[in-house]
Amino acid sequence: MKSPKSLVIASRESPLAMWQARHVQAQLQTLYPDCAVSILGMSTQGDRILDKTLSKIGGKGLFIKELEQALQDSRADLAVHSIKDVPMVLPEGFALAAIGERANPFDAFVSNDYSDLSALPAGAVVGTSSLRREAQIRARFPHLTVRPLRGNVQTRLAKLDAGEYAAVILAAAGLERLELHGRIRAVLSPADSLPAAGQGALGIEIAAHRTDLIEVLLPLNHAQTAACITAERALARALGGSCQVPLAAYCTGDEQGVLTLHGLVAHPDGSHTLTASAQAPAPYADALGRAVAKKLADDGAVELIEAVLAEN
Ligand SMILES: NCc1[nH]cc(CCC(=O)O)c1CC(=O)O
Repeated sequence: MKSPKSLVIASRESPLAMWQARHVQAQLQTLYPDCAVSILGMSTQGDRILDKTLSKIGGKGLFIKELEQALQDSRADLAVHSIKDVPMVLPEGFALAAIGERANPFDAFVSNDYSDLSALPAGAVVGTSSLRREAQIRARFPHLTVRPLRGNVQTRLAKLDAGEYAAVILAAAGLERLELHGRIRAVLSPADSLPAAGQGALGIEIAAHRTDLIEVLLPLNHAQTAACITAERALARALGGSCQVPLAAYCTGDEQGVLTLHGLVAHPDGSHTLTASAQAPAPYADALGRAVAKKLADDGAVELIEAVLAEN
C-alpha cells in the first residue's frame, strides 16, 4: 500500500479530545513517516450547550455532527471520537474504519474527602449527568443524593473542588489520558457501575465513500477491542440506546477469543434494575449483543426504557 501524502484528523477541542487526536496522529505518523498528519480542532454544539443535561438536548450526535460535516466537505479525512460518544446508528454516508485498543473501561470515584462510594455519609451529593451512573448509584446507595454535573473533565473537577459535590463520577480512561489518575480515589467495579457501551475505547470515523482510507487505518484497529465494542454497541442499538436511556454494556474477551457480555438497564431512580449476560466466540459479537438485548427485553427492558423516556 502507498503511504498517503497527507491526513487531516478532525477533533473536538476539549483537552481530552485533543489528547485522543494527538494519540492517533502519533500512531499514524509512526506508520507513515512521510505523511503530513495534522489535526483540525473544532467546537461542537455539545461543547457549547452546557446548561442542560445531555439527555435533554438531543444526545450523543451533538458532539460529532460538526466533525462529520468536515469529513463530508473533505476538510478532514478522519475523525477521532471516544466511541462512547458515537451514536449506535451512524448517519447515512459515514462509517467506523477502526476501533483502537481499549484503555481502562471503568468509572472512577473522585473526591477530596472520601475514599469510595461506600464511605459517603447519608445525603452526600454525588455529581454525574449520566443516567446510567445515576441509576446504579441510587440502586446500590439509596441514601446518597445525585445531582447533575456537566462540562469537560477539568470543569467537572473544578466543580468538585469548589465544594459543590462530595464526590463526582468520571470515566477512568479520561482521567488517565489527561494525567489526572492521581485524582482517582477508587475505580468502580462493574458490579457497582457497569460501564457504558464503548467506554475507554477510541473510534475512527470516515466518510463511507473514502474506501481508500480503509487499508490505511486498518493497523489502528485492535481486533479484540473491536469485537467487544461490536457486542456492546449491538446490545445498545437493539435497545435503542442513547443518552436518554440508563443502559450499560460491558464485554471482555479471553485468550481463546470467547466474549462475555454483560448488559444492564435501570430506572434512574434506582427502583428497577435488569441485568443479563451471555458468551459467544468473537466472530459472533454482533449476535451476542442482540442476544443479551433479547434477554433484557424478555425481562421487561423495553417497557422500562419506555417508562423512563415518557418521564423525561
Ligand atoms: N461523556 C463524555 C466522555 N466521553 C468519553 C469520556 C471518557 C473517555 C472514554 O470513555 O473513552 C467522557 C468523560 C466521562 O464520561 O467521564
